[in-house]
Amino acid sequence: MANKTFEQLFAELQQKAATGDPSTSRTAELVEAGVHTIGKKVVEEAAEVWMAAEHEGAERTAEEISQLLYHLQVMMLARGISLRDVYAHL
Ligand SMILES: N=c1c2ncn([C@@H]3O[C@H](COP(=O)(O)OP(=O)(O)OP(=O)(O)O)[C@@H](O)[C@H]3O)c2ncn1[C@@H]1O[C@H](COP(=O)(O)O)[C@@H](O)[C@H]1O
Repeated sequence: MANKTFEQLFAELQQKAATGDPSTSRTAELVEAGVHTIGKKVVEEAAEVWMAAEHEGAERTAEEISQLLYHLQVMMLARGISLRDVYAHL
């Protein structure tokens, strides 16, 4: 299990988006594919969070939430949005 914080993951993904190889990095592949592709993954993962929360256990739900957070960070990178930009609205 990876065990990293939201901020640590974002720092890692920034590197992957900037210098990663799309053939080996999912992040680089998604950023190269663009906002439309990433948006579809965000919606898919959000639906999986909903379904897991209604019909599955807390562990499965947490896993789906982690995948949604990952794809939201990838969307931020594709649009040039920083953590500070998002935190400004919290
Ligand atoms: N945390 C994640 C993470 N969460 C989810 N995913 C991706 O999201 C997918 C989960 O969505 P699905 O279950 O829908 O998978 P899928 O059906 O195979 O996806 P599709 O290709 O069909 O769209 C996983 O298979 C991963 O590809 C992630 N990919 C990477 N990370 C972390 O991001 C970092 C950088 O990863 P790379 O960019 O791949 O080096 C590493 O620390 C990774 O652990």
